[in-house]
Amino acid sequence: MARFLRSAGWALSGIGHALRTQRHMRFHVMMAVLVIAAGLWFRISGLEWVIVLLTAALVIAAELFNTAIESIVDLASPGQHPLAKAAKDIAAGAVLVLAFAAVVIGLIVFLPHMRILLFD
Ligand SMILES: Nc1ncnc2c1ncn2[C@@H]1O[C@H](COP(=O)(O)OP(=O)(O)OP(=O)(O)O)[C@@H](O)[C@H]1O
Repeated sequence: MARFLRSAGWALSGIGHALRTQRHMRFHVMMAVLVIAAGLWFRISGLEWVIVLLTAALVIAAELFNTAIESIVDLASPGQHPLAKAAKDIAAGAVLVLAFAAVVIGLIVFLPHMRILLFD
């Protein structure tokens, strides 16, 4: 148990480091908080909660992986290198794919609730 708590503490400190150093990470967390607030406001269904929470978690996890890859690249290649650029840009591309999917999923989940609120 103590070992698990110690590992969880290191993982939390990794998340804290990403939050302190990456503005994109802060943006994704802020969006997740807004989406959770919207879910509570619109009283979305259980299945919608699963979709929304999973999507938000995937975007944040992708940003954490991206931050980790950036750190490894900066350590391995402090100077400019085309492979360093490729690694960073590909990792950023993965976040972009998930962030774009999250926007589309958010519209699919929340637009019907907004329509009911506005027009019914
Ligand atoms: N060591 C390197 N060699 C070559 N290109 C690099 C290297 N480090 C970064 N780059 C490239 O320079 C551009 C900007 O990189 P940078 O890490 O500043 O990205 P950023 O999006 O501004 O990051 P952040 O979100 O942390 O502000 C990217 O295309 C990246 O791939």
